[in-house]
Amino acid sequence: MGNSSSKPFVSDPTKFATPKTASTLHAGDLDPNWNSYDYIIVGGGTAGCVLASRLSENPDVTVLLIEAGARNDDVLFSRIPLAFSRMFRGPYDWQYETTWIYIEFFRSRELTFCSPQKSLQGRSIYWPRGKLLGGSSSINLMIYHHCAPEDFDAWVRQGAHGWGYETMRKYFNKAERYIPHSSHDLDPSLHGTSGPWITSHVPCAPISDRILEACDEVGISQIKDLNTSEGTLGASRFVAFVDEKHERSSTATAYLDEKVLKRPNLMVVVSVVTEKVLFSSDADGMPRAIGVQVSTSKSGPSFVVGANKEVILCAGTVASPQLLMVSGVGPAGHLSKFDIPIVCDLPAVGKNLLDHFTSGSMAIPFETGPMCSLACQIGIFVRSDDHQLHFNQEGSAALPTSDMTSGTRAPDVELAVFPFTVINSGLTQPPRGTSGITAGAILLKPCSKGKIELKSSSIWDHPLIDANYLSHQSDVNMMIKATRLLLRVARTKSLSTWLDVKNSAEPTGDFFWPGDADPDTVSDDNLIAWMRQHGQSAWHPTSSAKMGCSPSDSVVDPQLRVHGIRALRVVDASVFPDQVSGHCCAVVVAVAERAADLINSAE
Ligand SMILES: Cc1cc2nc3c(=O)[nH]c(=O)nc-3n(C[C@H](O)[C@H](O)[C@H](O)COP(=O)(O)OP(=O)(O)OC[C@H]3O[C@@H](n4cnc5c(N)ncnc54)[C@H](O)[C@@H]3O)c2cc1C
Repeated sequence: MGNSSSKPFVSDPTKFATPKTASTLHAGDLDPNWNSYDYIIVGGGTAGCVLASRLSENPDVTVLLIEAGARNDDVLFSRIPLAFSRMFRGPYDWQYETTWIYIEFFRSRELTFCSPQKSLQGRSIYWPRGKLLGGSSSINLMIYHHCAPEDFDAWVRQGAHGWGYETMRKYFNKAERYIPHSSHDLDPSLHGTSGPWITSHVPCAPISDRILEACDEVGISQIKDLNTSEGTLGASRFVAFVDEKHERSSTATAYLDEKVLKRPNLMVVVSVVTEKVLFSSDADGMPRAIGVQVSTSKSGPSFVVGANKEVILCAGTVASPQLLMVSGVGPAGHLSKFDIPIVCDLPAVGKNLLDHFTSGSMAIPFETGPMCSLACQIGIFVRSDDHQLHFNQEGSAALPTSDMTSGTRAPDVELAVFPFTVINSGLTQPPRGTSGITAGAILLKPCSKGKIELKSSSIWDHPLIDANYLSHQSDVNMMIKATRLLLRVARTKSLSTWLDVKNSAEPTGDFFWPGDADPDTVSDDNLIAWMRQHGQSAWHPTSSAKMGCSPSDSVVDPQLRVHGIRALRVVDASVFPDQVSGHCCAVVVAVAERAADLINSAE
């Protein structure tokens, strides 16, 4: 057993770890002098909070949760739903930027170069990620979405045995406490009602009803609930993770409440960065994770802390593969460029990076109209091969696209509509006195795959993130089709009386084009030029430490154990075997719930 006295939110490493000295520098077996815990969870984000809470339900094990960012409870803007963009570019955001990684050969030597994204007019794309307890669930848009049931059955086909929809549904329900709301008569028996994570509907702006009517007009049918075994195709009001007071219900507020934080067997550490995982070697030569090295600053002293049972990485899609690599687990050739001693040569670490790309905010001004108090309220999920929908220019042939969906009832396009003006992730102010809606088409099943590589051997330097957006022609075509459909929604009778839609196919301003372009006359070239200039991340990167059976193309097995290493798991959005077709916070929570069950049942 490790420390048994547990205080909420410790930030001083001397309270839970042991100073790193020359003798602990290359320690092999777990040093009896180290402070130690049964489970060390690295990253107190969406998944990490779930695991810390569930594993510490067993009073016979000790759990240490280490979060690099601050505590969440005194961050006002994290609680207010509409204030999400106030969390961007500040101390609670990792503020990643994408880069384009390419290799050239000079005199037979392989040289790696980086530059901004090639296919996006040389822009870097901003990736916000939560850096506080609750992680991205403390800064995100709070859209609660199971994605398509077929997505999980496709995971099983890719080798993630045991992760099919019927199983995942149990964990979605275990996590959720749905509170019915007068604005929407959803069937509560299809939802979890006794879990810790509170979900509900929110009051909707009147424009949201017009958006639903507009969907009807273009042939997208309304469905009551996006989160059932019936699937997610259609248009509906989103459920949000908000509590009774309409404040954010993050995994930190939900899973680490006062009662949980008082557990003597749980230590929650904030503002401490895990620098690397430490390994020893078992008698058969197989590496075993025995603890982690932590510090509060790049130049400050380092400390070590031991794991009697397991180290569990929950640092997210960017930081988990980075932590693996700086610790010596990853493609040997890449690690050797930074003189990192190889613990396990795992070529798939950092590969298979998938992100939802969005066309960028297309703001369409209201002529008159209210502002409202919550972010994205309506979910619209469609298939690009739906012949009832009008994706193409009048009289033109359909652009060819690849079907990457998990099944015939799974979407590949989302149309996102915000009932207010949000430009450039909310970081750019719209012109004074303007109000409007903001719309964007989202590519849910990209063909383009990216990767994460190291920039240095230090965890304190951001890694290189190459999202490789729009590198595949199918993705370009899909975005053109999706944007045309979105423009048709804006021009329906239901919306055109509210919106100031121009009769132009050409740009009419920096902020409002192409939301006011005519879908039948605007050219493909104009649409794609807009996206290359304004497109951005929809903030759901997944699959860079992917789950599967084969170590050649996945990093963890279906129990989420890192291939070829004992006592090390990864549990977060990075282990998805494939991109899900929607918003993935609820999926991360369900994955973490199931991982906790797997670990607890082995106890
Ligand atoms: C702006 C934004 C809006 C989004 N909107 C939605 C939405 O509305 N609905 C939805 O379903 N999904 C949404 N998402 C996506 C969703 O929030 C994420 O996919 C999900 O929260 C990821 O969970 P995770 O556990 O993998 O990572 P995170 O929640 O990001 O957790 C990782 C944690 O690890 C910590 N960490 C990293 N490195 C270290 C280290 N070295 N040492 C210690 N700690 C470390 C981080 O600080 C963080 O707390 C959004 C994401 C963003 C960023």
